[in-house]
Amino acid sequence: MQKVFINIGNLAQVRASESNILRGTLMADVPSIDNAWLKTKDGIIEDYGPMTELQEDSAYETIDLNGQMVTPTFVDSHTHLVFAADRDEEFVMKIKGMGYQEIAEAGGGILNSARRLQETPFNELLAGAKRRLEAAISTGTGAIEIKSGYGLTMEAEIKMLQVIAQLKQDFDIPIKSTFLGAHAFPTSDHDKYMDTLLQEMLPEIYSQKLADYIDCFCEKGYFNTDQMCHLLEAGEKYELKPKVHVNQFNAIGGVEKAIEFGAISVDHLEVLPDEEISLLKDSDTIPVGLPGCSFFLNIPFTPARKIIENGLPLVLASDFNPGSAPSFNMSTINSLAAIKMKLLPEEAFNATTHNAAYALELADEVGSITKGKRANFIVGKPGKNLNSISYNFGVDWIESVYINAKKV
Ligand SMILES: N=CN[C@@H](CCC(=O)O)C(=O)O
Ligand SMILES: [Zn+2]
Repeated sequence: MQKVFINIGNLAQVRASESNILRGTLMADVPSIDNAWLKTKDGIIEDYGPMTELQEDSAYETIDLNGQMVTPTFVDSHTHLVFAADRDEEFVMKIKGMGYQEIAEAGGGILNSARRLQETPFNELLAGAKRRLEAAISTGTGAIEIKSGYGLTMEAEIKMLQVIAQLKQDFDIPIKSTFLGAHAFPTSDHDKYMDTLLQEMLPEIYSQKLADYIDCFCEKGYFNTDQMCHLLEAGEKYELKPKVHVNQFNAIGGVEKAIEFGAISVDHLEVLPDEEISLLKDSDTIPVGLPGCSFFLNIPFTPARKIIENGLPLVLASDFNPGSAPSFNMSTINSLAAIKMKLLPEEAFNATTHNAAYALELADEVGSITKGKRANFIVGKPGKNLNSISYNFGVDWIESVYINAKKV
C-alpha cells in the first residue's frame, strides 16, 4: 500500500538515517521542511521533500493535509503501564500533607500496587493495560517501554511480563519490556528476596524470553548499590542490559555503578551531583528525566539544562504509573520540560522523539522522519507548530496519529 501525504505545512524532525543521539547544543535544532510531501510504502517512510519537487504517481493514495504540521510520534522510554488499579486515594493522602515515603510506610506505594496486582487475573490486567496503551497511542506515543515491578513474587512478576508479551503481539508499535523485580522488597528478609530474584525469577524470565532489559530501584529504603550490582551482574549472565531507577531522592552511588555495568540509561536523576555529570560525560549511558513524576510528587526536577549545557544527550519520558506519575501524555512532558526545566520546545521535542529512540535501542525504527523508518507520525491541528506542543499545556494539539502509515 503506497500513500502520499501532500501540502504538509511543516514536516518536522527530518533526519538522515546515519544520525546519532543529539548532545548539548545540537538538541536545540529540529530540522524540518516547509510545504512538504511524505510518501509511505507498506507502513514505512519511503521518501519526502518539498512540494515543488513532488512527482505525481497514480499508484499512490493521496492525502491532502492542507498546511497542517507532521511530526514523528513520541517514544516513551520509561513506563509502568501494567497495573491493577489507580492509587488516587494516596493522591488525596498526599494533598493532606503526607510524603511519598510516608505513604509507602502506611501501606501505600509500590507494595500497595503489588498486593492488588497479585490478586488480579491475567485477562483483567491485560484488558486494563490495553485500554491505557490505546489511549497513550491516541495521544501520540508510537513506541514504548513497559516495566514489571508490581508483582514482586515469581508468579506475579511472570504474569506482568506475560501481559507485556501479549501487548507486543496485539499492538503494532515497538514495545520493549523491562524486568523490575527489584522495585521494592516485599519482605523484611532482603537476602531471601535477593535469592528469589537471582535464583528463581531471572532464570525463568530468561528461559521464557520475557524481558529486553533489567531495572532496579536504587534508593535509600529500597535497593542499595551492592544489591543493584548483584542484580546487574546476574542480568549480564542472562543477556539483559540495564536501564535503572537512580537518584530519585538520594544519590547513593547508583549512577557510577550503572555506568560500570554499561547501562543503556539512568532514569530519574532528580538529585544529580556534579561528579556524576562528569561520570556520565565519560560514558555512553543516557540520562533520562521524568518531569511528570517531579511535577506530581512536588520534588525537584532533573537538572535538564545543566545536563544539556554539559554537552550530554537528554531523554525525557512519562514514567506513567499509578503512584508517582499517573499521566502517559507525552505532550504534557514537553510542556513540563519547557515550563519547569527551561528547555526550548525543540530540546523537549528531541528529548521525547529522536533521542528517546536511542534509550530503547530503536533508533533505526522510530524517533524521526527518516527513509526506512516506520511511518509513525502525528498530524497537528490547523495552525499548530512545534512550539504548540510545549506551549498549549493540557490542550490537545493533535488531529490524528498514524501508526505504520495507518490512521488510528
Ligand atoms: N520510583 C520508583 N518507581 C516508580 C514509582 C512507583 C510507584 O510509586 O508505584 C517511579 O519511577 O516513579
Ligand atoms: Zn519509573
